[in-house]
Amino acid sequence: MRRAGALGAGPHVLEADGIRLAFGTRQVLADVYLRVQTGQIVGLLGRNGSGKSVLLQTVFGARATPDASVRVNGRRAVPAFAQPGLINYLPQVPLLPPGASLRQAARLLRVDAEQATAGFPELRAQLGQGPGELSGGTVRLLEVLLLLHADTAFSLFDEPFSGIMPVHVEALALIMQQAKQRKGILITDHRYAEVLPLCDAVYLLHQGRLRQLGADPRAELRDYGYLAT
Ligand SMILES: Nc1ncnc2c1ncn2[C@@H]1O[C@H](COP(=O)(O)OP(=O)(O)OP(=O)(O)O)[C@@H](O)[C@H]1O
Repeated sequence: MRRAGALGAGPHVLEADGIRLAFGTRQVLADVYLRVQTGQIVGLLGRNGSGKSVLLQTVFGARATPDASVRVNGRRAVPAFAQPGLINYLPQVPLLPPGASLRQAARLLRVDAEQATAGFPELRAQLGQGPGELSGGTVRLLEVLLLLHADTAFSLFDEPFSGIMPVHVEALALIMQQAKQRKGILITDHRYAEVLPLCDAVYLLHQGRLRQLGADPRAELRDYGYLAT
């Protein structure tokens, strides 16, 4: 295993344990256990409102819950974002600061923008521009590339493929496969057809609990009302 962020040589294991979250009387997460290891891409699927985003926010540490235990290699890491080189997170909403150029945003994340955009000549040509001047899909593509190239052991992606055209989704899937040599990746995205073949393990979040999908994930996704046919 190659170097995985400031944590040094892996493998490393990120575990979130006993995560419970309620809004009023609605229990959104009920005792969730999740495990991601460097060298793995783990998928998280679930119906709208099932709690995928709040789970990622909780693992990252952006949403505090009293019961949440997040561990790295068995040692408590709460909030995870405070540990150097441990984790980065792409929220469902735009990440990049509106006032900075893409190149400046890359510098903030300590990523070489030229290196991160190798293979995407159109994107490279736009690095001097800011997010407000570019299309939504272009900005999303750069956000995903920057977090994949950043030197952290784990990356959490909330709808990374949103708005990105198919040819670039395919390219990103390949780059994710390469990045998992040095990272653990957790991805939630409704583009299940792209997500399923990419993942080493896939979980379905249903009624507050995580279930790992087995050999016939599409059948299970139909059973739980995520897929129609
Ligand atoms: N601040 C909040 N106050 C009250 N309820 C909230 C709050 N944030 C989230 N929720 C509720 O928690 C539930 C889970 O939301 P979340 O955004 O995690 O869903 P999701 O699985 O990511 O959905 P989607 O697939 O639509 O993105 C939803 O029912 C949502 O309305």
